[in-house]
Amino acid sequence: MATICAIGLMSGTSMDGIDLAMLRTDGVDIVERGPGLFVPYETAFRDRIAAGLKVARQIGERAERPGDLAALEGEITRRHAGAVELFLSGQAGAWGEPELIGFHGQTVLHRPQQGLTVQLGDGQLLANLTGLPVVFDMRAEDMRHGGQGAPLVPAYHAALARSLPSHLAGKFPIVFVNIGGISNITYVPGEGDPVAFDTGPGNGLIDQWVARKAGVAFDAGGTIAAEGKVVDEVVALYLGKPFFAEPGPKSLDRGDFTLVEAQGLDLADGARTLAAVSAAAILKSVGHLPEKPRLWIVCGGGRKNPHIMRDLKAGAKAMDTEVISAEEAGMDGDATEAEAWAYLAVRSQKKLPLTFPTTTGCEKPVSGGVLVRPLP
Ligand SMILES: Nc1ncnc2c1ncn2[C@@H]1O[C@H](COP(=O)(O)OP(=O)(O)OP(=O)(O)O)[C@@H](O)[C@H]1O
Ligand SMILES: CC(=O)N[C@H]1[C@@H]2OC[C@@H](O2)[C@@H](O)[C@@H]1O[C@H](C)C(=O)O
Repeated sequence: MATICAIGLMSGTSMDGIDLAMLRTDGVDIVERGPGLFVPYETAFRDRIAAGLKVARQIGERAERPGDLAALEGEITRRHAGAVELFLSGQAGAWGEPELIGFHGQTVLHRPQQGLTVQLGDGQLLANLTGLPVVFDMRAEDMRHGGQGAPLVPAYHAALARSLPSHLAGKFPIVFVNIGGISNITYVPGEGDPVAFDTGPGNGLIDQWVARKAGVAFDAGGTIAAEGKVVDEVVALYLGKPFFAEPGPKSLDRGDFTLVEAQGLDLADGARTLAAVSAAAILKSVGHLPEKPRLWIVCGGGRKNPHIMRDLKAGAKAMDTEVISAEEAGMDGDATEAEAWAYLAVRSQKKLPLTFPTTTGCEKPVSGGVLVRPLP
């Protein structure tokens, strides 16, 4: 099959900025992974998105844009176009000539029980501004077929599992863990479709906690948590929630978990305890997997929190399994999601499935996404 050079763009639930990556793929195999870039949002813009999340709760139909959400969508899209320009003026421009963009947009509402998921991102505007074809709105079709609309990265994780370096190849079942604002996992068996679901809070609660208590965006290097201790009763309160007893497929909205259970803790104990919650939530997912994984590969910003990683490694070791970072598997753990959006855009263009009954609960493998071309 023909190979396409695509750019993937992800603005995740952490609302910290735009991740970009470039990839050459035929939509099945990853032919070559290219450079990545992160373009942060400044605090005022994060706050504007956070305000937009509240307005979005009024949305009853996915095309509605109450309040200033239409203006915010335009601004998010222009920022993505600016990020693409910056990306192509540097390393990426030298690496390849992009033919397609995969555009996630910013999720502002996700209510799978109502078949409603809303990503702010104007695909046509992005195509016009960049001069490139754009695939966007990749979650909706899955929901139309009874799926959760998330997670979507599993198809890419499965492709990564097929292209591991020789010392890791064959260590199936492999679980890819994405620790973003919310965490999700993909279980890749030696044969058959991947199994996936959201596992619980990732960095989102930690970010909210340190923003509220210390006025910083995140606990860089886990230095705040390093001064604190794990309060087991609070971990138990989070882990006792019904979400963890439910089998997959399942997905979360950013607001499904809150800081209520942590209130009363001091800054450091809260940061340390919420890191423990993040790791424990991931480990708890093993109970819903077909078999115990042999290898866990960790992507996303949470792998840079040493407490989450230490707790994950300790828990996995107790199960006689191994945890490594994406980098130890020869990948770029900051770019994985953006790479996934490039990969999914190519799959969408080729009408290949993006989701499977085992990843989102859709009734059959489903393709999706809307392809738009720049207007003259
Ligand atoms: N140096 C660091 N130390 C500790 N935590 C970090 C560091 N760098 C990033 N993070 C955490 O990672 C988060 C960003 O992660 P990531 O980019 O994977 O999120 P995302 O794309 O919003 O996620 P998703 O869409 O999967 O929910 C930050 O908000 C922060 O909590
Ligand atoms: C609705 C939505 O945007 N969900 C995100 C969120 O952030 C992590 C987790 O929840 C995951 O389900 C999903 O993103 C990843 C990239 C996905 O779709 O695979």
